Amino acid sequence: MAHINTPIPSLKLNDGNSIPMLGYGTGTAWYKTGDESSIDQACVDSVKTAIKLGYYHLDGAEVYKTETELGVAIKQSGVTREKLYVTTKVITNIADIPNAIKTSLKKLQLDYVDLYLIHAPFFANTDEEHQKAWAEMEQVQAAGLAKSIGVSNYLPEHLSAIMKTARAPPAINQIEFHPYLQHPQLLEFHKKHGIATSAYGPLTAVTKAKPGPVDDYMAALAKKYGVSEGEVALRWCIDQDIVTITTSGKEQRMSDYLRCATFKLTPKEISEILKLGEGRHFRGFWNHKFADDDRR
Ligand SMILES: NC(=O)c1ccc[n+]([C@@H]2O[C@H](COP(=O)([O-])OP(=O)(O)OC[C@H]3O[C@@H](n4cnc5c(N)ncnc54)[C@H](O)[C@@H]3O)[C@@H](O)[C@H]2O)c1
Ligand SMILES: OCCc1c[nH]c2ccccc12
Repeated sequence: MAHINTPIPSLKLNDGNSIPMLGYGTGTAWYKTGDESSIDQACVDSVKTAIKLGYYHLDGAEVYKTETELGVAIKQSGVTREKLYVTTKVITNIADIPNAIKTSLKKLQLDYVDLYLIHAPFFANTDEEHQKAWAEMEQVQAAGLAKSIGVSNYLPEHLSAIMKTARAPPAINQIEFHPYLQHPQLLEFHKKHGIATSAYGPLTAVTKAKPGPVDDYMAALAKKYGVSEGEVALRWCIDQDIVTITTSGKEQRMSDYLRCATFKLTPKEISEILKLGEGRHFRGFWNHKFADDDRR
C-alpha cells in the first residue's frame, strides 16, 4: 500500500497547542454495543493500519468502549507518544470528570490525552450544571492529564453558559459537519470566540445522503484533482480550517483519504459547495436531540 508522503496540516488552538487537521475515529464503525471487556481485534488492527499509513490523530470516547483497543494499537504501533495526537471524550461518567479521565487513561495506557472533550451537552439542564462540568475539565487540564480541553455537539447557548465562568473558551467544538449540515451561526460564534471547529460525519454527502445537489459538482472536482469524492469532501472541511475526523475499516480507503493532503480547493470551489449544499438538510446523528436547531 503506497504511503502518502504529504504531511497532514495542523491547526493552532486558542491554548497554543496544535492539532492535526485529519483524524481517525474509533466510533461509528467500531462502536461496541455490548460487553466492553472483550477486545475487538479488527479495531486494534485497523487503528494500527491507520497509524502505519500516517493518521497520527486518533479520536476516541469512553462511550465507544474502544479505548482499550486504541491503547493496545498505540502500544503496538511502535510510534512514539509525542508523535501521536489522542482525543477521548466523557459522557457516561460526566458526574465525576477527574475520575472519568483516570479510567480512560488507564484503558488507553497513557499518562495524558492531547484533547479531552465533553461528548454532548445533554447531561445538563442548567447553566450551573454546565459550569460545574467545565470547571472539572479545567481541573483535569491543570493536572496535566489533558493538554487541551473542549466540547462536542454544543450549540451557542451551551457554549455561552460555560464561558460565563470559564478561564478560557473551549479549544474546540466537535460537531456533525458536511455540505448538508453547515451550522453557519454556530461557526460564526466559534470564530468570534476563537473556538476551533471539528467535523465528524465529513463524508456524509458522498456516503449517506446521495442523491443530492452537490453530487455532480463533487464528481467534477474529484475528476479535476484526480481523487475520489471522499477526498474532496474531506478537503472541503480542511480548507475551511475545520479539523476533520473520518474512519474506515478498509486499508485502501484509509490510504486514499490521505490524498486529501495533496491538493487544495479554490475559494470559489469551497463556496460553490457551500451554496449547492445549503439548500438541503441532512443530519446523520442526533436527530432526536437537535430538531429545529439544525440550521444554527
Ligand atoms: N462527537 C460525536 O458525537 C461524534 C459522532 C459521530 C462520530 N464521531 C467521531 O467521528 C468519527 C468519524 O465519523 P463518521 O464515521 O460519521 O465519519 P465519515 O463521514 O468520515 O464516515 C465514515 C464512515 O463511512 C464509511 N465509508 C467511508 N468511505 C465510504 C465509501 N466510499 N462508501 C461507503 N461508506 C464509506 C466508513 O466505513 C465509516 O463507517 C467516528 O469514528 C468518531 O470517532 C463523533
Ligand atoms: O460520538 C458518537 C455519537 C454517540 C454515540 N453514543 C453517544 C452517547 C453520548 C454522546 C455521543 C454519542
